[in-house]
Amino acid sequence: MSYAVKELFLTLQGEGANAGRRAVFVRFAGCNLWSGREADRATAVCRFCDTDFVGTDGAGGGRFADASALVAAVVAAWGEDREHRFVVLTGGEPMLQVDDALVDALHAAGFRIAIESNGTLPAHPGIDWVCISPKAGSTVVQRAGDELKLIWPQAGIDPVALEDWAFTHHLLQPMDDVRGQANVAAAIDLVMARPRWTLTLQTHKLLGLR
Ligand SMILES: C[S@@+](CC[C@H](N)C(=O)[O-])C[C@H]1O[C@@H](n2cnc3c(N)ncnc32)[C@H](O)[C@@H]1O
Ligand SMILES: Nc1nc2[nH]cc(C(=O)O)c2c(=O)[nH]1
Ligand code: SF4
Ligand SMILES: [Mg+2]
Repeated sequence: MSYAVKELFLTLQGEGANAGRRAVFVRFAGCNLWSGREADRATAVCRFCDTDFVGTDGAGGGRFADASALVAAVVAAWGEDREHRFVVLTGGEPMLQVDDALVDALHAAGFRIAIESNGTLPAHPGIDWVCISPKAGSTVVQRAGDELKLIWPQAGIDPVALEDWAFTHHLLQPMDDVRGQANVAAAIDLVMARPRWTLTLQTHKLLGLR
């Protein structure tokens, strides 16, 4: 299969329990919860997305003919050192494109594989770190993994109902929108009331990283 990738870059994982790790990000094009067009945002299932995932025109992006071509680009971004290789598959919705061939080829190149997914499709079983971020109005089928990352505040989701989903970490990430610090305060209030949850911040934005 070929893969449509919006952008591919080396940075620090900014979010969640792996925040601060050196990682290659592969941002797949396309999502099943929003077209990515601003004209459709108000009627989309997911309306608060902070990301441009339309097309293949970003830095390092393109259409990769097969898994070995995509893994070659990931290796080129990481560098020759084979130690601690770490790749984050995101998007858009990566589970629309991630398949056996890609997972096997990344593992063969020595990468630990993380995914950032909305959970509406089952995560590939070979992925080493599963982060699921549920969206109000969608049906989450992937209810187990390493981290559940709830963007807060989010009307239409009851965090208490998510507390017994089988994740190692239950994380609350303030929504980045015009409400700014009010969303951070709301997340802190929820953590103080429901200590199953841990606050996580988008540290790459605070640091000016990609
Ligand atoms: C752009 S999404 C791509 C992966 C996948 N589609 C998903 O939603 O999990 C990457 C992460 O950014 C989070 N995110 C998107 N927009 C955000 C915003 N405005 N504020 C905070 N987090 C946001 C998502 O919830 C997800 O955890
Ligand atoms: N540095 C950095 N960390 C991230 N963690 C999750 C991201 C994403 O967009 O999926 C992201 C991102 O876009 N940049
Ligand atoms: S599901 Fe993820 S990629 Fe899709 S619109 Fe929402 S935050 Fe963006
Ligand atoms: Mg991002």
